[in-house]
Amino acid sequence: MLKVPDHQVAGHQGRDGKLGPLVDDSGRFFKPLQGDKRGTDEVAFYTSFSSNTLIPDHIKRFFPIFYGTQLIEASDGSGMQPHLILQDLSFGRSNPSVMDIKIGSRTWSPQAPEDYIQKCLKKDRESSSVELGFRLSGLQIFESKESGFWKPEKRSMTQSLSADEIRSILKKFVSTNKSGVLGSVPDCAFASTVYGGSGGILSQLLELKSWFEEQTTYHFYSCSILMTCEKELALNGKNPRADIKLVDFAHVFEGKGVIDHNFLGGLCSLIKFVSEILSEDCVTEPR
Ligand SMILES: O=P(O)(O)O[C@@H]1[C@@H](OP(=O)(O)O)[C@H](OP(=O)(O)O)[C@H](O)[C@H](OP(=O)(O)O)[C@H]1OP(=O)(O)O
Ligand SMILES: Nc1ncnc2c1ncn2[C@@H]1O[C@H](COP(=O)(O)OP(=O)(O)O)[C@@H](O)[C@H]1O
Repeated sequence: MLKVPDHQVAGHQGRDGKLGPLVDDSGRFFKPLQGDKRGTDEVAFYTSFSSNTLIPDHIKRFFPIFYGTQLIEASDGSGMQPHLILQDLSFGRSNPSVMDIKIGSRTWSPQAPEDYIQKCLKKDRESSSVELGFRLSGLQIFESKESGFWKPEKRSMTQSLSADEIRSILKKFVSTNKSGVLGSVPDCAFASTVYGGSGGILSQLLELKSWFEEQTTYHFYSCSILMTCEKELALNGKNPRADIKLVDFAHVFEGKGVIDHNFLGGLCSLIKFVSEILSEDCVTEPR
């Protein structure tokens, strides 16, 4: 039985008769192919990437597993439509906190049509993309069984968040106190278990960065890092299953032997934010 995902935080959503992804109950995520070149480009990327034997396994694990494409009944009632079949990254997780971080100060490729470039440029300038090299496209942070998730409106995410506001949200992601409460100072209680440690998010980001310092095969425009963890596990002293995955490859182009400096720059900027949070004492910092 297919249904709209419970934990989607950005992108096109399959609610209210719109076209968006669906999930099954065995861990598959069905993303509809966008009718234009973006759909076929994303299939081409997954096909190329999943069969590329030069990509080491420790890097492949940062990408959803690709199971091909399939015609399924679309969420908007338009009948059978082609979908990518991907690993459902939220499958088997309990109340995951999820953040979609769109990497790169530029979300458009030079090959894109002029009107599309202008639309993206506007969003890049109005958001933190140009200034910081990334922006928050959407997020949900689990607070408690009683209050559920803090899931800010999409509009408040795409408007320009300052570096301080983004730092504060990255702190809330690893804190016990209520994220949505204005003025609450994040305690960063789980910073060391989620961001730190040998398997934590910082170490995963650094591993990804070392690949981006070498790879010149692909240029990833408008691609996101999806950061996930389970706070309840951390609260119970267990491993919070923190991880990063890359999603959205509708705008991946051939690297032609050149470093993807747009992605790499944004990734370095994100790494700086996360490492600073890890190395400071959140509680004593006024906000
Ligand atoms: O439809 P919009 O204006 O919300 O824009 C979508 C973006 O939402 P945003 O407004 O930036 O939060 C959306 O961004 P997110 O995935 O939500 O970060 C995509 O950029 C999407 O384009 P594509 O499917 O990647 O080619 C964008 O879709 P298109 O408008 O390009 O189809
Ligand atoms: N494989 C996946 N498993 C689980 N959730 C996913 C997966 N891919 C994407 N998502 C969710 O869907 C959102 C939008 O995905 P994305 O590929 O960017 O779609 P769009 O092309 O519509 O922007 C992400 O922010 C994430 O919440």
